[in-house]
Amino acid sequence: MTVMVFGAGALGSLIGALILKSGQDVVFIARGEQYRVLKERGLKISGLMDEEFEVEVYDRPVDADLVFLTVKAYDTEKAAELLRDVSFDGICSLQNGVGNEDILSGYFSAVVGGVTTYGANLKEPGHVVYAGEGMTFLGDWKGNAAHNFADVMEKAGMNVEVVGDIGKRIWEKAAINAVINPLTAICRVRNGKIVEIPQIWTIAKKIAGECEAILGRMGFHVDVENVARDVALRTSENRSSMLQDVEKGKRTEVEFINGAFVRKGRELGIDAIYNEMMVNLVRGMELGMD
Ligand SMILES: NC(=O)C1=CN([C@@H]2O[C@H](COP(=O)(O)OP(=O)(O)OC[C@H]3O[C@@H](n4cnc5c(N)ncnc54)[C@H](O)[C@@H]3O)[C@@H](O)[C@H]2O)C=CC1
Ligand SMILES: CC(C)(CO)C(=O)C(=O)O
Repeated sequence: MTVMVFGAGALGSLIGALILKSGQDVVFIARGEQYRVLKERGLKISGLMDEEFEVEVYDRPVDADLVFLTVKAYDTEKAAELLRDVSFDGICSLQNGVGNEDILSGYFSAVVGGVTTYGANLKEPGHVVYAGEGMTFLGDWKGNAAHNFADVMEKAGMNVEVVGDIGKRIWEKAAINAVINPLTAICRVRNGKIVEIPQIWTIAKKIAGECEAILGRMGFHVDVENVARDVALRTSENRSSMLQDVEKGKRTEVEFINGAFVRKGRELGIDAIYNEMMVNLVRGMELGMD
């Protein structure tokens, strides 16, 4: 059994390292400086684990049995096109945002949706910080490969559960990210500050209200304001992934988070003007960066 991690950045490298450590075969797909360093010096993981790994790394996909997809959401379509040229039995997205599984379902017959709260940061090429042990929920989107991916993760000692409502969980996580991420990125604050600073929290509540109305119409009943508030306070010292992207001058996933609510709102006839404002402000910041 060979597991491919397509997109060996922060999360992919961590997942790959944990699977490799358990004695399973892993191939890492990376690009740029990350590819070069992984090939020449291997992978270093620090933080909750302190280990170095010699890794089998390629800059394009190769045949494998199972594929974990860990590229950013805006790279999913391109990844799917590249993966079309190799053979594998199933692909599992562990990405944030909405729409990845639908894109993959247009290409492949066994697609698994995933939501993970494991935390990883890329300190420098080839060096990933394992920042938080979390939980991963997997569910079949197309076909029935979820249990195969869960077995691999379980063997690697990871916390994982196969669920029947992965669509709801993906949208729920997107709602939490829609409330926290753009505001932390625009205001340049840590997660807890969006609750502490009334001027920010007023806007957060509006975003949460729109997300809740849209999810409700989809049949997903979630108290978005309270759930997002709890997550922001539990992770109060975190710099959200969107804030980190903006600080590094990188593109964000805002179009797959708040943008997903704007598109779904339009479809359902529900206004999502605060989500739309977040998309426009964050995209504006990205496009204005030199
Ligand atoms: N980092 C984390 O703790 C968590 C991340 N996520 C989600 O997981 C996904 C990945 O996040 P990160 O690992 O933080 O991002 P990242 O940017 O560190 O990793 C993505 C990697 O994929 C590589 N990649 C993209 N296209 C490629 C291609 N065609 N060939 C080879 N490599 C390619 C990129 O070069 C990059 O190294 C995102 O959707 C994120 O929201 C979800 C939960 C936690
Ligand atoms: C939950 C949260 C907001 C934690 O920082 C996150 O998922 C992110 O930063 O993308």
